[in-house]
Amino acid sequence: MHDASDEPLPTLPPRRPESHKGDFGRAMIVGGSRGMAGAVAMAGMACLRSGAGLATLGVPRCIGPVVAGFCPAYMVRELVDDDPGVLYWANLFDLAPLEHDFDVWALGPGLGEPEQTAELSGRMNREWNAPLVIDADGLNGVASYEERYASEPLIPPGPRVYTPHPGEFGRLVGHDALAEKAVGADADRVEAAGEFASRDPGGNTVIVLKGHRTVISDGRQYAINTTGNPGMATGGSGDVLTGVITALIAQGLTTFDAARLGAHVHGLAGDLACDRLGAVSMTAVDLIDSLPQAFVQLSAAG
Ligand SMILES: NC(=O)C1=CN([C@@H]2O[C@H](COP(=O)(O)OP(=O)(O)OC[C@H]3O[C@@H](n4cnc5c(N)ncnc54)[C@H](O)[C@@H]3O)[C@@H](O)[C@H]2O)[C@@H](O)CC1
Ligand SMILES: Nc1ncnc2c1ncn2[C@@H]1O[C@H](COP(=O)(O)OP(=O)(O)O)[C@@H](O)[C@H]1O
Ligand SMILES: [Mg+2]
Repeated sequence: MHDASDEPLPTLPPRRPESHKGDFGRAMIVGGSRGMAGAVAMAGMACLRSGAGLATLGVPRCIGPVVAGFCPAYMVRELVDDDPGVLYWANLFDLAPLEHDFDVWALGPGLGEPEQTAELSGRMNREWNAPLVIDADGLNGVASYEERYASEPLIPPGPRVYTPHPGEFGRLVGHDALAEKAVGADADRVEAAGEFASRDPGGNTVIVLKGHRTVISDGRQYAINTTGNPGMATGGSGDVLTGVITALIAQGLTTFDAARLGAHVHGLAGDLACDRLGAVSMTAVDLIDSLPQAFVQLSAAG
């Protein structure tokens, strides 16, 4: 597999003076559940701080006002909820006609109850052509759907970015030897991510295997991210990454480039937050607050 780690980072296209928000993409982030409104809100805020033209959050009705109250800059679409405050799986049929109204979708932050949402996550993954970033309980739902219902091999029909931490990666691959490699040395983690990505014969799948030295791979090439610090080991850091990568896809980067630049800028924001506040006290919200400075530093360097 080709090592792209030392290649120049992908860059965002310059903004022409006459640009309008439609030039920077429409993103839809589906997630949240009662008690985890913050996860989807943080993904939405990070998505806008990373340059998406428009962000809409699709959330269970019971948390709609809470999510809307966190930030006035994104839109909220309330979806049908199911007991105990999670998305009803059959929202699938209401969301399908909207598939191409957005340039990119994300699924998973705070979604909760993978058993209840498995059909939503599993079928979006298997049936949708639109670019889709899948994180957190979206990944757990995909794992559960594949285990319970799928009889054919998984061949996603459109671009996919899966962003598992090693625990989620283990559920996705079925807790085999590959899962153990996900917590090993760099070379093992590269092998684990690369092998899982290359199981997709269509070449549509990018894996972002998170943690210290996140590995990004599409099965043909990989990169190891070196930004970031242990201050980022705080709830919600991964939800922020989902929003960042989603925004970069919305602005036209390929999924591999978006994942690579996204991991870099996310870690850089983490380093800036850590300089400001220290590893003990920084939170995922501080990561979002440091994204502007991270993007400014990047564009000054590029
Ligand atoms: N404010 C919020 O609403 C928050 C909601 N969250 C949501 O909570 C749900 C559950 O996510 P969790 O990730 O907490 O649950 P999981 O049970 O999937 O993951 C937690 C476990 O994964 C393993 N793990 C994680 N990173 C690892 C690493 N680098 N190396 C080795 N093992 C590692 C550890 O065993 C850890 O205890 C998700 O939907 C997520 O989006 C969290 O993101 C936290 C913040
Ligand atoms: N020690 C670390 N060094 C660098 N990055 C880290 C470290 N710990 C966590 N991170 C980053 O923080 C994020 C954590 O994501 P995740 O485990 O999904 O958290 P959550 O689900 O709480 O949002 C990942 O992007 C990961 O790479
Ligand atoms: Mg997570």
